[in-house]
Amino acid sequence: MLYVIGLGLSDERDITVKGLDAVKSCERIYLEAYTSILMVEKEKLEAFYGKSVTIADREMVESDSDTILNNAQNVNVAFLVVGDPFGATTHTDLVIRAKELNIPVQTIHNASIMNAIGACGLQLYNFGQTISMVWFTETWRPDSWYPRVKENRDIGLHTLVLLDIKVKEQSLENMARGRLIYEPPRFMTVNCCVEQMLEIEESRGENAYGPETLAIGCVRLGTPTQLFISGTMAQLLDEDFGEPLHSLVIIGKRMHVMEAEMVRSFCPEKYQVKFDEIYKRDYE
Ligand SMILES: C[S@@+](CC[C@H](N)C(=O)[O-])C[C@H]1O[C@@H](n2cnc3c(N)ncnc32)[C@H](O)[C@@H]1O
Repeated sequence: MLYVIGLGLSDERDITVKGLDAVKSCERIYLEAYTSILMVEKEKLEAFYGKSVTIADREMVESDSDTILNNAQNVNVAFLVVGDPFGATTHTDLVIRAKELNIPVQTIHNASIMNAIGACGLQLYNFGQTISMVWFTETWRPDSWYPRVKENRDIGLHTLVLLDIKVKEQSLENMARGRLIYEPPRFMTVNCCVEQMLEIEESRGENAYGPETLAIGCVRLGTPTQLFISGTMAQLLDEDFGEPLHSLVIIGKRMHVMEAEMVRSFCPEKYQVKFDEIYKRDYE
């Protein structure tokens, strides 16, 4: 059996009871550690499971999945994913390959960044397409996500923006030696994301959003230091959101009064006058 198991968002104790039972029954355990990062060292996971864990990098998962699936017709193998295995990044390739090899697959779900949708006070019904933001370089400033935000905004929908994570080669090697956060990977901040988005709006000038567009920084969701800060995009530029992981929600015009009340509750006092002004002007 291949068990595809979500680890949740916080630490080793977020795994479900069913997930933990499955892990304990497995001969081999792989941890996918490049699409999202659990803020806990591999040793802690191993101590909690009483089993050793192998870090599966992108190369292994995408090009060498038969190593993970080896003999899973006869023994149990666990593939652990931070968050939910099908939240944002899906691991359908691995599941399809397992099915081709007649390996039974069982998924054990968990909390995911997708929970940001309700947790930040907005409603699933009012969300449009999700986008991912990558780091700009001097010569590469991709904006293929922009039309999707514009489409969402044109029909009043909110946009969940997932932010880039860079796990350095060096860091992966260290991870393989058993230290998940030896040389820390880089995480994009809400500030960097907003700055890049405003730069692209400025250059395209299609008015999909702007400095006065309301947004919510959603950080460390599901952890004890979870934080939501709402304000205009310009205001969020100056906020200190602290430790990773960060995500952003761009609020659409179709904001129900209940949603607005929750969003306002995440607004620092210093921003509330502006929030009320924009709400009165654009939403009522
Ligand atoms: C590919 S997605 C996550 C997929 C993961 N399997 C899940 O279900 O959550 C990775 C991105 O989601 C966001 N993210 C993940 N966990 C988060 C958290 N606890 N708080 C805020 N953002 C988070 C970050 O922007 C991160 O770069």
